[in-house]
Amino acid sequence: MGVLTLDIASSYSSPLLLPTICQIPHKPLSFLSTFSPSKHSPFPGCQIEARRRGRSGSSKITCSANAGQLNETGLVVKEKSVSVILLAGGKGKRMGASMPKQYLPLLGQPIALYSFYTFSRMSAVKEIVVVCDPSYKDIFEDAKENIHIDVKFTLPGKERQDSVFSGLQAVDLNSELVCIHDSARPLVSTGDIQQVLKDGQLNGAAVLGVPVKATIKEANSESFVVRTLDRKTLWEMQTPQVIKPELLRKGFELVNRECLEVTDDVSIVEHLKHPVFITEGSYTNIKVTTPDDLLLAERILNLNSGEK
Ligand SMILES: Nc1ccn([C@@H]2O[C@H](COP(=O)(O)OP(=O)(O)OP(=O)(O)O)[C@@H](O)[C@H]2O)c(=O)n1
Ligand SMILES: C[C@](O)(CO)[C@H](O)COP(=O)(O)O
Repeated sequence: MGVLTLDIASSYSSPLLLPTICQIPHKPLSFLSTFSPSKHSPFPGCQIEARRRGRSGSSKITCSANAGQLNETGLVVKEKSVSVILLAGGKGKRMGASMPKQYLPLLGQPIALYSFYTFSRMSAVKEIVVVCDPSYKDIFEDAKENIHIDVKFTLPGKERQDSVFSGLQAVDLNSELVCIHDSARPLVSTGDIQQVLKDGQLNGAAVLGVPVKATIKEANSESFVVRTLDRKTLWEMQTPQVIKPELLRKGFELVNRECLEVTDDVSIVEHLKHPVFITEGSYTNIKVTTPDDLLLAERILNLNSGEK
């Protein structure tokens, strides 16, 4: 079974509406003939997904139908099948604050607790492995009282990839997916997480990303332009990055053996030459890195709360 792509000029934007879209009589339905129809569903054994691929909100919807074994509940990602590795072991040097940036208050709550709570409310999540310096464990211990999933702690490493490796050692051996997230990204939405989990389950590895808005040029060491890259092919990576545990373990064996340095997690999978799917995320999923990002995060949160 391959991947089918159908572009529909319409105003539909929600993935959940796709089955409805496909059943609209005047739309071409012939693409469905590759799937054996059943009286219950036009998509037996298939996971259907849709997302807007157009830049600047064009009306195109790309609908892909991937082969996928649905579990007994009809969901691709089972309940309590995901281990989250929440990275909170960095020093936040670029922020220049008196404590690591992920513990700075954002509208009164430590930055790291935003995504901690978001993941803790998701039925697919079994456990959160927090990678942090023991002196900040209390922040999560106190928050743990309000949630009902397992929380584990591991020690950070020197680089981000060492912290991921540390977290991986504590992951439940029965988990079907590992979902790695920067605690410095407090604004990730539940919807985007659900989508990247699904894509990770279907493809083995998936990462949230957004199309690059800027014109990017490659330069030499003397600051002269070497070339202008084709923006249409460029995506900025975010987290969560979702990987099947066996693939991540195999990737780490290679990366550690060959002393390879990576700045994100799916790069480890890329070294194995295994495909990585990019799930289109949101520009608001910023990484708080410098003081201006804190102001931006506050603004986005205030805007979101004003919308409700
Ligand atoms: N050794 C490290 C380095 C980073 N991180 C985490 O990885 C995420 C992304 O890293 P980054 O934004 O680069 O954080 P810092 O390394 O803390 O920032 P800086 O480079 O400014 O010191 C953050 O949530 C950070 O806490 C980590 O767990 N362990
Ligand atoms: C993983 C990451 O968040 C993707 O954007 C990013 O690479 C990690 O941050 P860093 O500042 O490069 O360590």
